[in-house]
Amino acid sequence: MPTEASGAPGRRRPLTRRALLGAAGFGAAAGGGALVAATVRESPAAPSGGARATVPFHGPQQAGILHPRQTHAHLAAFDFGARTDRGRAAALLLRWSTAAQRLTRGEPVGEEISPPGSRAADTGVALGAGPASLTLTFGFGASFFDRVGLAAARPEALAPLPAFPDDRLDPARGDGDLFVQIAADDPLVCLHALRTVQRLAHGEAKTRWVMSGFTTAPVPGRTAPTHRNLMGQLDGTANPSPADAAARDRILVTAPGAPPWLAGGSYVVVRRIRMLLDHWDTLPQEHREQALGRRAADGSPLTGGGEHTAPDLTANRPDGVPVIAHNAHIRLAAPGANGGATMLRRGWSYYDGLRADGTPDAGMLFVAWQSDPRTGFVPVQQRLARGDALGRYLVHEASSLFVVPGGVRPGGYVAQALLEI
Ligand SMILES: C=CC1=C(C)c2cc3[nH]c(cc4nc(cc5[nH]c(cc1n2)c(C)c5CCC(=O)O)C(CCC(=O)O)=C4C)c(C)c3C=C
Ligand SMILES: [Fe+2]
Repeated sequence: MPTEASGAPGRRRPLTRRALLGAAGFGAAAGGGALVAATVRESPAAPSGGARATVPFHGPQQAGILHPRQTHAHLAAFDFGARTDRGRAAALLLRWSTAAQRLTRGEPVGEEISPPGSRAADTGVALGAGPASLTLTFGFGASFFDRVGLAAARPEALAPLPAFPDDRLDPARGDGDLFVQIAADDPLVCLHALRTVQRLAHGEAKTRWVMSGFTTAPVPGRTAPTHRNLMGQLDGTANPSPADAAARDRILVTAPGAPPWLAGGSYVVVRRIRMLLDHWDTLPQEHREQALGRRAADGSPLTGGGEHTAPDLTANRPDGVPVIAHNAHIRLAAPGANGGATMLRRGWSYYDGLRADGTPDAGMLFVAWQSDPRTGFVPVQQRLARGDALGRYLVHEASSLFVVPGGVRPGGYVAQALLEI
Protein backbone atom coordinates (compact mmCIF):
# COMPACT_ATOMS: atom_id res chain seq x y z
CA MET A 1 0.00 0.00 0.00
CA PRO A 2 1.18 3.56 -0.53
CA THR A 3 2.50 5.50 2.41
CA GLU A 4 0.43 8.25 4.02
CA ALA A 5 -0.78 11.15 1.89
CA SER A 6 1.41 14.22 1.88
CA GLY A 7 -1.47 16.53 2.79
CA ALA A 8 -5.15 16.54 3.63
CA PRO A 9 -7.46 16.12 0.64
CA GLY A 10 -8.34 19.47 -0.83
CA ARG A 11 -5.57 21.34 1.00
CA ARG A 12 -3.94 23.93 -1.27
CA ARG A 13 -0.18 24.32 -0.93
CA PRO A 14 2.72 25.16 -3.24
CA LEU A 15 3.85 22.09 -5.14
CA THR A 16 7.26 21.87 -6.69
CA ARG A 17 8.39 19.12 -9.00
CA ARG A 18 10.84 18.06 -6.33
CA ALA A 19 7.97 17.75 -3.85
CA LEU A 20 5.93 15.87 -6.40
CA LEU A 21 8.62 13.33 -7.08
CA GLY A 22 8.76 12.65 -3.39
CA ALA A 23 4.99 12.36 -3.15
CA ALA A 24 3.53 9.35 -1.42
CA GLY A 25 2.64 6.44 -3.61
CA PHE A 26 5.16 7.34 -6.25
CA GLY A 27 8.55 8.32 -4.97
CA ALA A 28 8.52 5.40 -2.57
CA ALA A 29 8.21 2.99 -5.45
CA ALA A 30 10.12 4.61 -8.24
CA GLY A 31 12.85 6.92 -7.11
CA GLY A 32 12.28 10.30 -8.75
CA GLY A 33 15.52 10.56 -10.71
CA ALA A 34 15.07 7.28 -12.56
CA LEU A 35 11.57 8.25 -13.59
CA VAL A 36 12.46 11.71 -14.81
CA ALA A 37 15.22 10.17 -16.91
CA ALA A 38 12.69 7.74 -18.33
CA THR A 39 10.26 10.49 -19.28
CA VAL A 40 12.80 12.51 -21.21
CA ARG A 41 14.36 9.64 -23.16
CA GLU A 42 13.73 10.25 -26.84
CA SER A 43 11.87 7.91 -29.11
CA PRO A 44 13.59 5.73 -31.69
CA ALA A 45 12.60 6.45 -35.30
CA ALA A 46 8.90 5.77 -35.69
CA PRO A 47 8.16 2.71 -37.76
CA SER A 48 5.37 3.17 -40.27
CA GLY A 49 2.14 1.28 -40.90
CA GLY A 50 0.13 -1.50 -39.23
CA ALA A 51 1.31 -3.01 -35.98
CA ARG A 52 4.45 -0.92 -35.92
CA ALA A 53 2.72 2.43 -36.53
CA THR A 54 3.20 4.99 -33.77
CA VAL A 55 1.35 8.13 -32.75
CA PRO A 56 3.62 10.28 -30.54
CA PHE A 57 2.36 10.85 -27.01
CA HIS A 58 4.07 14.24 -26.81
CA GLY A 59 2.88 17.27 -28.76
CA PRO A 60 0.86 20.48 -28.61
CA GLN A 61 -2.34 18.45 -28.18
CA GLN A 62 -2.84 15.13 -26.50
CA ALA A 63 -2.86 12.31 -29.02
CA GLY A 64 -6.23 10.69 -29.71
CA ILE A 65 -8.22 13.81 -30.57
CA LEU A 66 -7.24 14.79 -34.10
CA HIS A 67 -5.66 11.50 -35.18
CA PRO A 68 -7.88 9.29 -37.38
CA ARG A 69 -9.94 6.91 -35.27
CA GLN A 70 -8.31 3.55 -34.53
CA THR A 71 -10.27 0.30 -34.74
CA HIS A 72 -10.47 -0.51 -31.01
CA ALA A 73 -11.12 1.66 -27.98
CA HIS A 74 -11.62 1.47 -24.25
CA LEU A 75 -13.10 4.50 -22.56
CA ALA A 76 -12.67 4.48 -18.79
CA ALA A 77 -13.31 6.72 -15.80
CA PHE A 78 -11.67 6.55 -12.39
CA ASP A 79 -12.55 7.93 -8.95
CA PHE A 80 -9.89 8.97 -6.48
CA GLY A 81 -9.63 7.30 -3.09
CA ALA A 82 -10.19 9.11 0.18
CA ARG A 83 -6.54 10.12 0.68
CA THR A 84 -6.02 11.90 -2.62
CA ASP A 85 -4.55 15.36 -2.66
CA ARG A 86 -2.87 17.46 -5.30
CA GLY A 87 0.54 15.86 -4.87
CA ARG A 88 -0.81 12.33 -5.09
CA ALA A 89 -2.90 13.24 -8.14
CA ALA A 90 0.21 14.70 -9.78
CA ALA A 91 2.15 11.53 -8.99
CA LEU A 92 -0.58 9.42 -10.62
CA LEU A 93 -0.58 11.59 -13.73
CA LEU A 94 3.19 11.36 -13.91
CA ARG A 95 2.97 7.55 -13.71
CA TRP A 96 0.26 7.49 -16.36
CA SER A 97 2.15 9.88 -18.64
CA THR A 98 5.35 7.86 -18.33
CA ALA A 99 3.49 4.66 -19.12
CA ALA A 100 1.67 6.29 -22.05
CA GLN A 101 4.94 7.46 -23.53
CA ARG A 102 6.43 3.97 -23.29
CA LEU A 103 3.35 2.06 -24.45
CA THR A 104 2.85 4.29 -27.46
CA ARG A 105 6.42 3.48 -28.52
CA GLY A 106 5.82 -0.22 -28.05
CA GLU A 107 8.12 -0.34 -25.02
CA PRO A 108 7.38 -2.30 -21.84
CA VAL A 109 6.24 -0.51 -18.69
CA GLY A 110 8.46 -1.93 -16.02
CA GLU A 111 8.01 -2.44 -12.28
CA GLU A 112 9.95 0.69 -11.42
CA ILE A 113 6.95 2.97 -11.80
CA SER A 114 4.43 0.61 -10.17
CA PRO A 115 2.81 1.89 -7.00
CA PRO A 116 3.46 -0.27 -3.94
CA GLY A 117 1.13 -3.26 -3.67
CA SER A 118 -0.03 -3.24 -7.28
CA ARG A 119 -0.18 -6.45 -9.25
CA ALA A 120 2.68 -7.74 -11.40
CA ALA A 121 3.95 -5.35 -14.02
CA ASP A 122 3.43 -6.89 -17.43
CA THR A 123 2.35 -10.38 -18.38
CA GLY A 124 3.50 -9.78 -21.95
CA VAL A 125 -0.01 -10.13 -23.31
CA ALA A 126 0.63 -7.63 -26.11
CA LEU A 127 4.26 -8.53 -26.71
CA GLY A 128 5.14 -7.96 -30.36
CA ALA A 129 1.64 -6.79 -31.27
CA GLY A 130 2.06 -3.03 -31.15
CA PRO A 131 2.10 -0.17 -30.71
CA ALA A 132 -0.48 -0.25 -33.53
CA SER A 133 -1.13 3.54 -33.39
CA LEU A 134 -1.94 3.35 -29.68
CA THR A 135 -3.07 6.62 -28.11
CA LEU A 136 -3.93 7.42 -24.51
CA THR A 137 -5.85 10.63 -23.86
CA PHE A 138 -6.43 11.83 -20.30
CA GLY A 139 -9.16 14.11 -18.96
CA PHE A 140 -10.82 15.34 -15.77
CA GLY A 141 -14.42 15.45 -14.61
CA ALA A 142 -15.78 18.41 -12.64
CA SER A 143 -15.27 16.47 -9.39
CA PHE A 144 -11.51 16.24 -10.06
CA PHE A 145 -11.02 19.88 -9.17
CA ASP A 146 -12.69 19.51 -5.76
CA ARG A 147 -10.85 16.29 -5.01
CA VAL A 148 -7.41 17.83 -5.58
CA GLY A 149 -8.15 21.16 -3.88
CA LEU A 150 -8.25 23.17 -7.09
CA ALA A 151 -11.95 24.09 -7.19
CA ALA A 152 -11.08 27.66 -8.15
CA ALA A 153 -9.31 26.40 -11.29
CA ARG A 154 -12.32 24.44 -12.56
CA PRO A 155 -13.28 25.90 -15.97
CA GLU A 156 -16.79 27.31 -16.25
CA ALA A 157 -17.33 25.27 -19.39
CA LEU A 158 -17.09 22.12 -17.27
CA ALA A 159 -20.52 22.83 -15.73
CA PRO A 160 -22.77 19.74 -15.67
CA LEU A 161 -24.57 19.05 -18.94
CA PRO A 162 -28.28 19.92 -18.76
CA ALA A 163 -30.83 17.13 -18.51
CA PHE A 164 -32.20 16.25 -21.94
CA PRO A 165 -35.72 14.92 -22.51
CA ASP A 166 -35.86 11.10 -22.75
CA ASP A 167 -32.36 10.58 -21.32
CA ARG A 168 -32.27 7.31 -19.38
CA LEU A 169 -28.89 7.74 -17.74
CA ASP A 170 -27.18 5.26 -15.46
CA PRO A 171 -25.02 7.35 -13.08
CA ALA A 172 -22.72 4.36 -12.47
CA ARG A 173 -21.69 4.53 -16.11
CA GLY A 174 -21.21 8.28 -16.30
CA ASP A 175 -18.89 11.00 -14.98
CA GLY A 176 -15.88 10.29 -12.76
CA ASP A 177 -12.86 12.20 -11.42
CA LEU A 178 -10.50 11.05 -14.20
CA PHE A 179 -11.03 9.89 -17.76
CA VAL A 180 -8.87 8.02 -20.22
CA GLN A 181 -9.57 7.17 -23.83
CA ILE A 182 -7.34 4.34 -25.03
CA ALA A 183 -7.42 3.51 -28.73
CA ALA A 184 -5.33 1.28 -30.99
CA ASP A 185 -5.51 -0.71 -34.18
CA ASP A 186 -4.96 -3.94 -32.24
CA PRO A 187 -7.33 -5.27 -29.54
CA LEU A 188 -4.60 -6.79 -27.36
CA VAL A 189 -2.52 -3.62 -27.44
CA CYS A 190 -5.59 -1.66 -26.46
CA LEU A 191 -6.55 -3.94 -23.56
CA HIS A 192 -2.97 -4.15 -22.34
CA ALA A 193 -2.82 -0.36 -22.16
CA LEU A 194 -6.07 -0.24 -20.17
CA ARG A 195 -4.81 -2.87 -17.73
CA THR A 196 -1.56 -0.95 -17.33
CA VAL A 197 -3.38 2.30 -16.60
CA GLN A 198 -5.52 0.48 -14.02
CA ARG A 199 -2.45 -1.13 -12.43
CA LEU A 200 -0.72 2.22 -12.09
CA ALA A 201 -3.79 3.71 -10.41
CA HIS A 202 -3.56 1.14 -7.62
CA GLY A 203 -3.95 2.73 -4.19
CA GLU A 204 -4.95 6.07 -5.68
CA ALA A 205 -7.98 5.72 -7.96
CA LYS A 206 -10.54 3.00 -8.68
CA THR A 207 -12.07 2.23 -12.03
CA ARG A 208 -15.59 3.68 -12.08
CA TRP A 209 -16.63 2.42 -15.50
CA VAL A 210 -15.19 1.05 -18.71
CA MET A 211 -16.87 0.99 -22.10
CA SER A 212 -15.32 -0.74 -25.07
CA GLY A 213 -15.89 -0.08 -28.73
CA PHE A 214 -14.76 -0.93 -32.21
CA THR A 215 -15.02 0.16 -35.80
CA THR A 216 -14.04 -1.22 -39.17
CA ALA A 217 -10.41 -1.88 -40.02
CA PRO A 218 -8.80 0.69 -42.31
CA VAL A 219 -9.04 -0.14 -46.01
CA PRO A 220 -5.56 -0.11 -47.60
CA GLY A 221 -5.20 2.87 -49.91
CA ARG A 222 -8.08 4.83 -48.36
CA THR A 223 -7.12 7.55 -45.92
CA ALA A 224 -9.36 7.97 -42.85
CA PRO A 225 -12.50 6.57 -44.48
CA THR A 226 -15.89 7.42 -43.04
CA HIS A 227 -16.96 4.43 -40.98
CA ARG A 228 -20.32 2.69 -40.86
CA ASN A 229 -22.18 2.65 -37.58
CA LEU A 230 -24.38 -0.27 -36.48
CA MET A 231 -27.41 1.34 -38.14
CA GLY A 232 -25.54 0.84 -41.42
CA GLN A 233 -25.00 4.57 -42.01
CA LEU A 234 -21.81 6.23 -43.14
CA ASP A 235 -20.94 8.27 -40.05
CA GLY A 236 -18.57 11.22 -39.81
CA THR A 237 -19.05 12.69 -43.30
CA ALA A 238 -19.76 16.27 -42.18
CA ASN A 239 -17.14 16.27 -39.44
CA PRO A 240 -14.95 19.39 -39.36
CA SER A 241 -11.51 18.71 -40.82
CA PRO A 242 -8.70 18.92 -38.25
CA ALA A 243 -6.52 20.22 -41.11
CA ASP A 244 -8.66 23.38 -41.25
CA ALA A 245 -7.37 26.01 -38.79
CA ALA A 246 -10.80 27.58 -38.23
CA ALA A 247 -12.32 24.17 -37.51
CA ARG A 248 -9.48 23.34 -35.13
CA ASP A 249 -10.39 26.44 -33.13
CA ARG A 250 -13.82 24.89 -32.55
CA ILE A 251 -12.36 21.52 -31.54
CA LEU A 252 -9.42 22.63 -29.38
CA VAL A 253 -9.11 25.35 -26.76
CA THR A 254 -7.10 28.02 -28.58
CA ALA A 255 -8.49 31.17 -26.93
CA PRO A 256 -5.62 33.45 -25.83
CA GLY A 257 -7.10 33.83 -22.34
CA ALA A 258 -7.14 30.09 -21.62
CA PRO A 259 -5.05 28.92 -18.65
CA PRO A 260 -1.71 27.42 -19.79
CA TRP A 261 -2.68 23.87 -18.76
CA LEU A 262 -5.77 24.03 -21.00
CA ALA A 263 -4.15 25.57 -24.10
CA GLY A 264 -4.47 23.03 -26.91
CA GLY A 265 -6.87 21.01 -24.77
CA SER A 266 -10.48 20.18 -25.45
CA TYR A 267 -13.77 19.12 -23.89
CA VAL A 268 -15.08 15.66 -24.61
CA VAL A 269 -18.67 14.50 -24.30
CA VAL A 270 -18.99 10.72 -23.96
CA ARG A 271 -22.45 9.15 -24.31
CA ARG A 272 -23.47 5.50 -24.47
CA ILE A 273 -26.31 5.54 -26.98
CA ARG A 274 -28.10 2.22 -27.42
CA MET A 275 -29.67 1.58 -30.80
CA LEU A 276 -33.00 -0.24 -31.06
CA LEU A 277 -31.52 -2.33 -33.83
CA ASP A 278 -34.17 -5.08 -33.98
CA HIS A 279 -36.74 -2.37 -34.72
CA TRP A 280 -34.52 -0.28 -36.98
CA ASP A 281 -33.52 -3.26 -39.10
CA THR A 282 -37.17 -3.99 -39.98
CA LEU A 283 -37.87 -0.49 -41.31
CA PRO A 284 -38.09 0.13 -45.06
CA GLN A 285 -34.87 1.55 -46.45
CA GLU A 286 -36.67 4.73 -47.50
CA HIS A 287 -37.83 5.40 -43.94
CA ARG A 288 -34.33 4.86 -42.57
CA GLU A 289 -32.89 7.27 -45.13
CA GLN A 290 -35.58 9.88 -44.38
CA ALA A 291 -34.83 9.71 -40.66
CA LEU A 292 -31.21 10.59 -41.36
CA GLY A 293 -31.50 12.69 -44.53
CA ARG A 294 -28.80 10.73 -46.38
CA ARG A 295 -28.65 7.61 -48.55
CA ALA A 296 -27.43 4.45 -46.87
CA ALA A 297 -25.39 3.17 -49.81
CA ASP A 298 -23.01 6.08 -50.30
CA GLY A 299 -23.87 8.63 -47.60
CA SER A 300 -24.99 11.21 -50.15
CA PRO A 301 -27.64 13.71 -49.03
CA LEU A 302 -31.19 12.98 -50.24
CA THR A 303 -30.91 16.15 -52.34
CA GLY A 304 -28.27 14.47 -54.52
CA GLY A 305 -24.56 14.49 -55.29
CA GLY A 306 -21.90 12.44 -53.56
CA GLU A 307 -21.04 11.79 -49.92
CA HIS A 308 -19.35 15.16 -49.52
CA THR A 309 -21.90 17.25 -51.45
CA ALA A 310 -23.53 19.79 -49.13
CA PRO A 311 -27.18 18.91 -48.39
CA ASP A 312 -29.69 21.37 -49.91
CA LEU A 313 -31.95 22.02 -46.93
CA THR A 314 -34.19 24.33 -48.99
CA ALA A 315 -35.06 21.77 -51.69
CA ASN A 316 -38.72 20.71 -51.90
CA ARG A 317 -40.42 17.87 -53.74
CA PRO A 318 -43.05 18.87 -56.37
CA ASP A 319 -45.75 18.52 -53.67
CA GLY A 320 -43.94 21.13 -51.54
CA VAL A 321 -42.66 18.67 -48.92
CA PRO A 322 -38.97 19.16 -48.06
CA VAL A 323 -36.70 16.53 -49.62
CA ILE A 324 -34.77 16.38 -46.35
CA ALA A 325 -37.53 16.11 -43.74
CA HIS A 326 -38.08 18.78 -41.06
CA ASN A 327 -37.08 16.26 -38.40
CA ALA A 328 -34.24 14.56 -40.32
CA HIS A 329 -31.15 14.07 -38.14
CA ILE A 330 -28.77 16.01 -40.39
CA ARG A 331 -31.15 18.99 -40.64
CA LEU A 332 -31.52 19.29 -36.86
CA ALA A 333 -27.84 18.62 -36.11
CA ALA A 334 -26.38 20.95 -38.75
CA PRO A 335 -24.25 23.85 -37.46
CA GLY A 336 -26.55 26.29 -39.31
CA ALA A 337 -29.50 25.18 -37.17
CA ASN A 338 -27.54 25.53 -33.93
CA GLY A 339 -25.74 28.86 -33.99
CA GLY A 340 -22.69 27.39 -35.73
CA ALA A 341 -22.24 24.61 -33.14
CA THR A 342 -19.30 22.46 -34.21
CA MET A 343 -17.77 19.32 -32.75
CA LEU A 344 -15.53 16.52 -33.93
CA ARG A 345 -17.51 13.27 -33.63
CA ARG A 346 -15.16 10.36 -33.23
CA GLY A 347 -17.10 7.56 -31.55
CA TRP A 348 -17.02 3.78 -31.70
CA SER A 349 -19.66 1.07 -32.03
CA TYR A 350 -20.24 -1.29 -29.12
CA TYR A 351 -21.82 -4.70 -28.77
CA ASP A 352 -22.26 -6.03 -25.23
CA GLY A 353 -24.34 -9.16 -25.94
CA LEU A 354 -28.07 -9.48 -25.32
CA ARG A 355 -30.25 -7.64 -22.84
CA ALA A 356 -32.69 -9.45 -20.55
CA ASP A 357 -35.43 -8.94 -23.14
CA GLY A 358 -33.35 -10.65 -25.82
CA THR A 359 -32.61 -7.50 -27.79
CA PRO A 360 -29.02 -6.54 -28.65
CA ASP A 361 -27.16 -4.37 -26.15
CA ALA A 362 -25.50 -2.47 -28.95
CA GLY A 363 -25.06 1.05 -30.22
CA MET A 364 -22.61 3.86 -30.31
CA LEU A 365 -20.08 5.17 -27.82
CA PHE A 366 -20.58 8.76 -28.92
CA VAL A 367 -17.39 10.77 -28.38
CA ALA A 368 -17.46 14.44 -29.37
CA TRP A 369 -14.58 16.91 -29.03
CA GLN A 370 -15.09 20.65 -28.87
CA SER A 371 -13.56 23.86 -27.56
CA ASP A 372 -16.65 24.56 -25.43
CA PRO A 373 -19.56 22.16 -24.84
CA ARG A 374 -21.92 25.09 -24.22
CA THR A 375 -21.56 26.12 -27.85
CA GLY A 376 -20.87 22.62 -29.21
CA PHE A 377 -22.69 19.55 -27.98
CA VAL A 378 -25.33 21.18 -25.76
CA PRO A 379 -27.33 23.22 -28.31
CA VAL A 380 -27.24 20.37 -30.83
CA GLN A 381 -28.43 17.76 -28.35
CA GLN A 382 -31.12 20.14 -27.08
CA ARG A 383 -32.46 20.38 -30.61
CA LEU A 384 -32.11 16.66 -31.37
CA ALA A 385 -33.86 15.72 -28.12
CA ARG A 386 -36.90 17.77 -29.16
CA GLY A 387 -37.74 15.72 -32.24
CA ASP A 388 -34.92 14.02 -34.16
CA ALA A 389 -36.46 11.32 -36.37
CA LEU A 390 -33.46 9.08 -35.62
CA GLY A 391 -34.00 9.56 -31.88
CA ARG A 392 -37.00 7.19 -31.88
CA TYR A 393 -34.54 4.36 -32.37
CA LEU A 394 -31.98 5.51 -29.80
CA VAL A 395 -31.72 5.42 -26.00
CA HIS A 396 -29.14 7.62 -24.27
CA GLU A 397 -27.94 5.45 -21.38
CA ALA A 398 -24.83 7.14 -20.02
CA SER A 399 -23.30 10.59 -20.23
CA SER A 400 -20.09 12.32 -19.17
CA LEU A 401 -18.28 15.56 -19.77
CA PHE A 402 -14.53 15.85 -19.24
CA VAL A 403 -11.98 18.58 -19.78
CA VAL A 404 -8.87 17.32 -21.53
CA PRO A 405 -5.69 19.28 -20.76
CA GLY A 406 -3.36 20.37 -23.55
CA GLY A 407 -0.48 18.30 -24.86
CA VAL A 408 2.50 17.04 -22.91
CA ARG A 409 6.06 18.16 -23.60
CA PRO A 410 8.91 15.64 -23.34
CA GLY A 411 9.87 15.31 -19.70
CA GLY A 412 6.50 16.59 -18.51
CA TYR A 413 3.21 14.98 -17.59
CA VAL A 414 -0.48 15.60 -18.22
CA ALA A 415 -1.74 18.81 -16.54
CA GLN A 416 1.62 19.57 -14.95
CA ALA A 417 0.97 23.31 -15.32
CA LEU A 418 -2.28 22.91 -13.36
CA LEU A 419 -0.99 20.64 -10.63
CA GLU A 420 2.24 22.50 -9.95
CA ILE A 421 0.82 26.03 -9.73
C1 LIG B 1 -25.53 16.10 -30.07
C2 LIG B 1 -24.86 15.65 -31.07
C3 LIG B 1 -25.13 14.40 -31.81
C4 LIG B 1 -25.54 13.18 -31.34
C5 LIG B 1 -25.83 12.78 -29.91
C6 LIG B 1 -25.62 12.31 -32.46
C7 LIG B 1 -26.00 10.97 -32.41
C8 LIG B 1 -26.01 10.11 -33.50
N1 LIG B 1 -25.74 10.43 -34.80
C9 LIG B 1 -25.84 9.29 -35.58
C10 LIG B 1 -25.60 9.19 -36.96
C11 LIG B 1 -25.26 10.24 -37.81
N2 LIG B 1 -25.11 11.56 -37.47
C12 LIG B 1 -24.79 12.27 -38.59
C13 LIG B 1 -24.52 13.62 -38.64
C14 LIG B 1 -24.39 14.46 -37.53
N3 LIG B 1 -24.67 14.15 -36.21
C15 LIG B 1 -24.39 15.22 -35.44
C16 LIG B 1 -24.54 15.31 -34.06
C17 LIG B 1 -24.96 14.29 -33.23
N4 LIG B 1 -25.26 13.02 -33.55
C18 LIG B 1 -23.91 16.26 -36.28
C19 LIG B 1 -23.46 17.62 -35.81
C20 LIG B 1 -23.93 15.80 -37.57
C21 LIG B 1 -23.52 16.56 -38.82
C22 LIG B 1 -24.69 17.31 -39.34
C23 LIG B 1 -24.37 18.02 -40.61
O1 LIG B 1 -23.71 19.08 -40.54
O2 LIG B 1 -24.74 17.55 -41.69
C24 LIG B 1 -24.75 11.39 -39.70
C25 LIG B 1 -24.52 11.80 -41.16
C26 LIG B 1 -23.11 11.67 -41.59
C27 LIG B 1 -22.18 12.57 -40.85
O3 LIG B 1 -22.06 13.74 -41.14
O4 LIG B 1 -21.57 12.07 -39.90
C28 LIG B 1 -25.01 10.13 -39.22
C29 LIG B 1 -25.05 8.83 -39.98
C30 LIG B 1 -26.20 8.24 -34.71
C31 LIG B 1 -26.42 6.82 -35.17
C32 LIG B 1 -26.30 8.75 -33.44
C33 LIG B 1 -26.60 8.07 -32.18
C34 LIG B 1 -26.32 6.82 -31.92
FE1 LIG C 1 -25.42 12.31 -35.54
